[in-house]
Amino acid sequence: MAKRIEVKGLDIYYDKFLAVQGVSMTIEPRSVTALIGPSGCGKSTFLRTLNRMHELVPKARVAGSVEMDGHDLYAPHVDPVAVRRHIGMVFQRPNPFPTMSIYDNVVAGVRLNNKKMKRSEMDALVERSLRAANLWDEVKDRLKRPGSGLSGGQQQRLCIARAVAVQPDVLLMDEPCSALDPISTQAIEDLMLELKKDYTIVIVTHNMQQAARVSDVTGFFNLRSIGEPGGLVEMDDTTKIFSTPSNQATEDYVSGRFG
Ligand SMILES: Nc1ncnc2c1ncn2[C@@H]1O[C@H](COP(=O)(O)OP(=O)(O)OP(=O)(O)O)[C@@H](O)[C@H]1O
Repeated sequence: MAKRIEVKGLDIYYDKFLAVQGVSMTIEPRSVTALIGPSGCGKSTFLRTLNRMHELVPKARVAGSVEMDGHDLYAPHVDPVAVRRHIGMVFQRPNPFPTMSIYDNVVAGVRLNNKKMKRSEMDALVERSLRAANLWDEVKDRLKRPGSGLSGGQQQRLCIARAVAVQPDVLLMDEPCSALDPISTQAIEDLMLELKKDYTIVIVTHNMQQAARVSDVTGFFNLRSIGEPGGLVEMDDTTKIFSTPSNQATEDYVSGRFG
């Protein structure tokens, strides 16, 4: 669990459109890395290349390399489905399977992976995953009810339980709190601080206070200029990015002067 990701010279295309250019970064295990930057600079696009979800868009592709603990995730023999099993993703809008029970939602990924499990093992996995997502106490008496009956914040924690149930090495989160109220947001932020003990976490957020609260390292993305591709401007300890960044554009963005 919790692996290091090393990105080198990554260019990301949608067909002929170069959306993101020349990203190199190291994402450390057992830490939270936040990606910030103005709309359209390619944060979500970049995040999706880390578990090969980007290529689900027709004609989308990358050049450069992404390695997890030294293994090239884009090597010809690598199965993208296996990559997504090791590198889980939580989306902006909570997306539990609406007709499935809470229990079945948690084990949906495990079942997809064709893992044969005894009922007692499955029960234990559901409890462990829901506890990891800080949701167990709220749902333990209604595991057979539909996931869609939960509040937005609970649904998002259910999605996190579903993501951790397959025991990934890395968790990617694309604005996981943007559809949530402040109390649910705090619950998810607390959860990230818990989960980073076991996982490598990368979060895209528009909320700079959130980046400052939860992350150890922050990467600032920006467009070089209108019509140019996005890229990583600088990446450093979160405290440094928010107090004394090296780049003027970073300073302007974190102090709210643009974006
Ligand atoms: N499916 C797609 N097909 C073609 N172009 C896309 C697609 N998704 C995103 N883009 C383009 O790629 C660029 C980066 O978009 P992306 O959504 O990654 O930015 P972002 O920084 O995450 O933005 P936001 O903060 O608004 O979510 C934009 O120019 C966008 O229009």
